[in-house]
Amino acid sequence: MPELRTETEFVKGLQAQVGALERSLEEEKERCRTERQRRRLLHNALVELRGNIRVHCRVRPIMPLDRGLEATAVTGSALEEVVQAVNDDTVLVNCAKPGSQIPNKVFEFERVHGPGDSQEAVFEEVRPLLTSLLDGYNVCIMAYGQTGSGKTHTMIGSHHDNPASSAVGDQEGIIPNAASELFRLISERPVGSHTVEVSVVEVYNNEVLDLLAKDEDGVATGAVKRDVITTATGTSEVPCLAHEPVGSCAQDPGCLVAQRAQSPTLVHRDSSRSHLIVTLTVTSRSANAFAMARRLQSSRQESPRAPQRDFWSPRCTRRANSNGPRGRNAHSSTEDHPASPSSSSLPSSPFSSPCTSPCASPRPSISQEPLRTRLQLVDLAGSECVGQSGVSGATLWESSCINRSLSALSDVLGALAEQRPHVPYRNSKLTHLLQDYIGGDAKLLVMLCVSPTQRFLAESLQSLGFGSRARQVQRAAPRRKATGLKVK
Ligand SMILES: Nc1ncnc2c1ncn2[C@@H]1O[C@H](COP(=O)(O)OP(=O)(O)OP(=O)(O)O)[C@@H](O)[C@H]1O
Repeated sequence: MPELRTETEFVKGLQAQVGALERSLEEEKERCRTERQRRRLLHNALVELRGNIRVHCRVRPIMPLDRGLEATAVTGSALEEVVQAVNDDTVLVNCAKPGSQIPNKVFEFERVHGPGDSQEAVFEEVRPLLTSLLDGYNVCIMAYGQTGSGKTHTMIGSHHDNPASSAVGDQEGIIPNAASELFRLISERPVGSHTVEVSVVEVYNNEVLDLLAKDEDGVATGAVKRDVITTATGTSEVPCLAHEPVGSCAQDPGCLVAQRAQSPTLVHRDSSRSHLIVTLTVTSRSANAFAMARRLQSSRQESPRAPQRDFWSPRCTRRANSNGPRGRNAHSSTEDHPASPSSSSLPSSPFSSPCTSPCASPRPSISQEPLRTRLQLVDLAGSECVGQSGVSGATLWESSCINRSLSALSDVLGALAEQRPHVPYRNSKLTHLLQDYIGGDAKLLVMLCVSPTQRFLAESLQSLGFGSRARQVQRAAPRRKATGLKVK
């Protein structure tokens, strides 16, 4: 009996030890999580400072397309899961083959999503870029990956998983989510006015096609070919591109998919045959701009080097007031003492009337030009191995155009990474069109999409390599657009 008691006590003691170890393991895991988060924040700040391209990677789940069509169905080791998201910033690729000594490969990115991550979780990591857009930065999010790796699912969304529903529902991708989020952010800004327009372009067989083109009567004409030009300031532009109020298309994934060139291949039944570029242009007239104008004026008023800018001084105001009845162009006393810079209401137009005061030196004329920022959302066509996709004729030509434009994109990133004096943007319409976002001062996020199975190992390694090279590109730090105030 006493032996039994001793044993029970011993087991209890062990249980207590196990409990304590489990608690300390949990604490350790939590510490690790916090540390990783802190490291990520620091890393992101560094990325921002250096103007690096951010790269997020999404490994999709194993899908029926990994098996292939019946005639060419693959089985066995080809279906093995060899690409894994091991944690939130690391991808592990198991390259081992029987009889070969190739080591596993590890790739690190700013964020890695595994097969279980929802559309919402993916969008959550992209959301801060939309705030940046309203804060005056141009932003570009570009999905890159081999055919069938999940780019369209990530950028636009899909409803294949629920064929009964025509709505994309919770499978909505970054483009419709970004359009909705933009409106939400705008509605939270109490002052100023913002308009959002959308343009939709596809690069198909190295031609730029405007998918929202209309004739003179405003009737949709279907895709119309456009040029890409380099402006006098060195930026790229598509003249005559159609723009529409945003709700129309960017928020309707079905509309985007329907307009785009698609063909079935042996790898992917709904393969996109073009690069799709949706651009949201936000034009802001913000009250902050006026507040800045006031600050600018008062600083000039205080500056001894700018005596002519003293129009807002009390002396000047008194004289102006002593001039008897005011004419149409005279200033009211509230105009002479504008509200404090923190005032949130937008004055009707304190800066629009010319000064008629005899004491005043020429009144600084301040006009507010709208601030224009752009969000470019790019769903690239997938790179493909022609042997695997079994294409021929026109579809083969499409494939070769896709592969050529993607290799032009790779060359551009290579030239930027090596800081070569010449960057070959004009080698393809795609890179020419995206020039300002890839090499300019926009915040650029590459969303790498990869397939998990052995069958697509070579293509996945190619995509992961592309992502690693993109991370090495160091551009000028993203630049905030000026408020658009003109002070003369
Ligand atoms: N994360 C995911 N979760 C669920 N289904 C996914 C996911 N990623 C992709 N899919 C599904 O896999 C299939 C292929 O994806 P998708 O069409 O997005 O590929 P893609 O990279 O755009 O191909 P392509 O370049 O040929 O157009 C689709 O049926 C899509 O719904």
